[in-house]
Amino acid sequence: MSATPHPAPVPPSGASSGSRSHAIEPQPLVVRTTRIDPLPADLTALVDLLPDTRPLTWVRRGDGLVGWGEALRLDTFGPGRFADAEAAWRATLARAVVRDEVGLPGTGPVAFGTFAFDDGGTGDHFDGARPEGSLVVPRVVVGRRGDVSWMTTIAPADQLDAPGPAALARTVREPVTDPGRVTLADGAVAARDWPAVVAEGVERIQAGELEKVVLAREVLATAERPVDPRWVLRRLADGYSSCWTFSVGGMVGATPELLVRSEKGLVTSRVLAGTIRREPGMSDDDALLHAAQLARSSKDLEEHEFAVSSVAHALEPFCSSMNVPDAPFVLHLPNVMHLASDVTAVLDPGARASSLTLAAALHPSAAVCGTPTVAARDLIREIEGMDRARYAGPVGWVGADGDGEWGIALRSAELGDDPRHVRLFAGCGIVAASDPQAELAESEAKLVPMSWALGAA
Ligand SMILES: C=C(O[C@H]1C=CC=C(C(=O)O)[C@@H]1O)C(=O)O
Repeated sequence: MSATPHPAPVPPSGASSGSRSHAIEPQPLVVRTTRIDPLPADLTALVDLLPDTRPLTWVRRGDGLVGWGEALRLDTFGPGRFADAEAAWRATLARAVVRDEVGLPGTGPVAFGTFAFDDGGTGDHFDGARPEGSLVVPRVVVGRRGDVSWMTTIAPADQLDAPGPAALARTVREPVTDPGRVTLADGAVAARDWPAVVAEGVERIQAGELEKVVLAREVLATAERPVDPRWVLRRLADGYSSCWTFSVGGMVGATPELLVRSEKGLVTSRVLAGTIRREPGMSDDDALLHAAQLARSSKDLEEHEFAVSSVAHALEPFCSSMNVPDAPFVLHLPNVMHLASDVTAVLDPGARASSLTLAAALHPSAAVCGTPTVAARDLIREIEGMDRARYAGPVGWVGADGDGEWGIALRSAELGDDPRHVRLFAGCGIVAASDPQAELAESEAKLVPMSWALGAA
C-alpha cells in the first residue's frame, strides 16, 4: 500500500495541515453521528453551512453531504491510485471507534474523494509531486436525506472535540464574497485552434484506429477578487439542482453524470453521451423539438451506445443481474440536453466490491475517454494538448460499509493555488461523423454552468 496519510494538526476549525508526513502513524479516528434538527428545506441550506476553507460538498436537490476540516487525508499516486486509497481507507476504518446513532447512507465515517483522469503513467505533467488521488476525511460532516438531518464529528483520538452542534458553533464562517469581475481567456489550446484537434480525432477514427474519442479543452478564468468556493457552489446548487454539486480538493462543479451509486446492494449509473445545445430563452416547444432531434440523431445515438456498453461491460463482473435500457431518454438541463441511460444492477455479494472499487472499474468510461479505452486514452495524451488533472475523473464519497456515490467531474473547474485563478473544462465525444465547429459550439455550451456560476457569462 502506498497511500500517504496526512494526520491532522490541531486546528480549531479543522483546517488542513497541507504538509507531507510519510512516517507518522495516524491516531485512530473517533467518529460520532447524531441526529440534528431538520435543516431548512431550501436548496442551498447544506452549502450555506460551509466555511470558506476547503469546503467538501456532494449535494443534489438539497440532499447530500457537506464537510469541512481534515481529520485525515490519504493521498495516492500513479496507476494504483484507487486500490491504494481503498486499502488505506479500510485500514483507517479497522482502527476507528464509531458511534452512529442514525444509520443511513452517509452517516458514520465518510471520506470525500477526487481522482485524476489519467493514471500518471506517462507524460510530462506527471512528476510524482501532485497526487493522482485523494481521500479526505473531514472533521465535521453535515448530511440530509429527506427529513432526516445529521452531524458527524471525526477526530483523531488525541484531539477529541465536543461532539454535536457545538462543532457547528465552533466553525469560523466568513461571509460569502463574490469574485467581482471575472474574465475568461484561452487555455493551453486556443478556442480557434481546437477544431483542428477535433478534426485530427475524426481523421484517426475514419482511418480505423479507434471508434470514439472524447476531446476536451480548458478556459482560464481570472477574478478581480479571490474566488470563494461557496459563492460558486451556492449558484451551482440553485441553478443546476438536478446535477450533483461537488467540491473536493479544489475541484468544483455540478455534474449531470453519476458514475456509480452503490447502496445496500443496488448499483446505479447514469450514463450520458450525445448532446444538443439549449439556447438561452428557448421555448418549451422548441426544447421538445430539439429533444426529438437529439433522440433521432444517429451520430449521437452511436456516441451514446459506446458509453453505455463500456459501463455495462465494466459492471458485469461485480453484479448478479443488470438492467440496461433499450433506448436512452433525453435529460433536460438549463444549458444542454443529453441522451441519458440509467443502468441498474444488483451487486453480487461474493464480489465484495465497494463503491470505490466500482468507480475504479468504470473509469474511464467511453463518456469521457472513448472506445477502445486504451487507444482513446493514448490519442488524448497525444493530441489534446492539456493536462486534464482531475477533470473527468471520479469525484464523490465513500462510507464505512463501502457504499457511496461517485460522479464524473464534468461541468467543473479547478480552483488554483492563486485564489483568483480558475481552470474551466469541457469535452465532447467525437465519432466518425463529428463536425469540429459544431463540437466547439457544444464545448462552449458545456462551459456555461461554471462560467455562469463564476459570474463570467
Ligand atoms: C465530456 C463531457 O461530457 C460528456 C458527458 C455527456 C455528454 C458528452 C457528449 O455528448 O459529448 C460527453 O461524453 C464534458 O461535459 O466535459
